[in-house]
Amino acid sequence: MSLPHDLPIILVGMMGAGKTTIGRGLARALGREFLDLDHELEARCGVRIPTIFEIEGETGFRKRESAALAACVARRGIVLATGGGAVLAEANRQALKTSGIIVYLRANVDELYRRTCRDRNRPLLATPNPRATLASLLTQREPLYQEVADLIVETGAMPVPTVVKTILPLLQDCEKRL
Ligand SMILES: Nc1ncnc2c1ncn2[C@@H]1O[C@H](COP(=O)(O)OP(=O)(O)OP(=O)(O)O)[C@@H](O)[C@H]1O
Ligand SMILES: O=C(O)C1=C[C@@H](O)[C@@H](O)[C@H](O)C1
Ligand SMILES: [Mg+2]
Repeated sequence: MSLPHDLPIILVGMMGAGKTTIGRGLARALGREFLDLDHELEARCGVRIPTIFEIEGETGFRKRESAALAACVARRGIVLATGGGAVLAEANRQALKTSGIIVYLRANVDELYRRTCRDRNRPLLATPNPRATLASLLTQREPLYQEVADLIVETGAMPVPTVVKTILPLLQDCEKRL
């Protein structure tokens, strides 16, 4: 299946929303190249994300994230999975909204926690109570994800292949043109 345009398809949402997993599936189904902003950052820096946080703190990480995002959203014909905090900076939100079709993958805190609790590669969740941290980040970010979203997809009850199958016709019907 292919789309009638080559605008980047860009996935946003919380840690554990499924951006990387669903993004890969969408790219395969659409015959597009898949890019993951976190992986792009790691490739640019030569170290994993927790190491960037350790050395430069969140502020340094966000600067690098913004630069990598600006480069990625300029690409055509791709599916891009962003990092969970890519919507925090106003300039990033502008870049997202004016570059492609933005899909917000939504899930509730319990689901996000279930999906992230075994993985230690998310420095913001290295807290005494990661579930409470997720809840607080979701409250802060929900309006930002909604602000940039062209499509909002609830993923909680659906396995990964079903989420991919749900999004494909929505992308075909999306009339956003840039
Ligand atoms: N719809 C779903 N149902 C069940 N499990 C899912 C679903 N979507 C993703 N997962 C699982 O949740 C975990 C986290 O998914 P993924 O890494 O894709 O999230 P992410 O949004 O990219 O997070 P981050 O912002 O931290 O990169 C993975 O183990 C993935 O297989
Ligand atoms: O939600 C966030 O702020 C983050 C999500 C991950 O994708 C990484 O970008 C990083 O761990 C920060
Ligand atoms: Mg990811």
